[in-house]
Amino acid sequence: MEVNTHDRPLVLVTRQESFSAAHRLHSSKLTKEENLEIYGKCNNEHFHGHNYTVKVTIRGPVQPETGMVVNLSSLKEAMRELVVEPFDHKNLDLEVSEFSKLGIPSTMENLAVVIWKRLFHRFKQLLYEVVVQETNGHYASYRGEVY
Ligand SMILES: Nc1nc2c(c(=O)[nH]1)N=C([C@H](O)[C@H](O)COP(=O)(O)OP(=O)(O)OP(=O)(O)O)CN2
Ligand SMILES: [Zn+2]
Repeated sequence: MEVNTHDRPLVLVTRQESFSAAHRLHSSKLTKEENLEIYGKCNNEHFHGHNYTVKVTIRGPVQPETGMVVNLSSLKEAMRELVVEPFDHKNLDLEVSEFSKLGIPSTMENLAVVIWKRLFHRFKQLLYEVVVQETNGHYASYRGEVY
């Protein structure tokens, strides 16, 4: 059990933002046939789009002076600056450098990791979880863990 040295409650606070973007599921490590086999309609070379929702959770002690873990306005500003503005109405594979330069597939998993790394520079160990929703039924959650 985590020992809280200052006896301050550790609380999780979450901000949700949305953006619309185009992408294509395609891996440069696979053949044309393998891409089609694995990704199906999502491999269409003419791209397709999603209305993404992103939930970012910060975990930390409630500050006695403010009653806040962090001011969620700062999380809102960071998400809009680092995620919504660079991703909204863009083609993730062509216009977001983590995908265009590294050639990694723009899956929900990779998108959650990309968003985590962008926000980690700002929130460091307070960053707890990034959840990316791509469709009604598809979610990916990332908490900074590596296997
Ligand atoms: N592990 C993953 N699997 C899939 C991903 C992904 O990012 N990671 N992405 C896709 C598609 O891009 C997208 O999610 C559409 O998938 P699809 O099965 O077509 O889902 P629907 O559009 O039908 O939406 P639901 O209402 O959620 O069924 C696929 N797999
Ligand atoms: Zn898709």
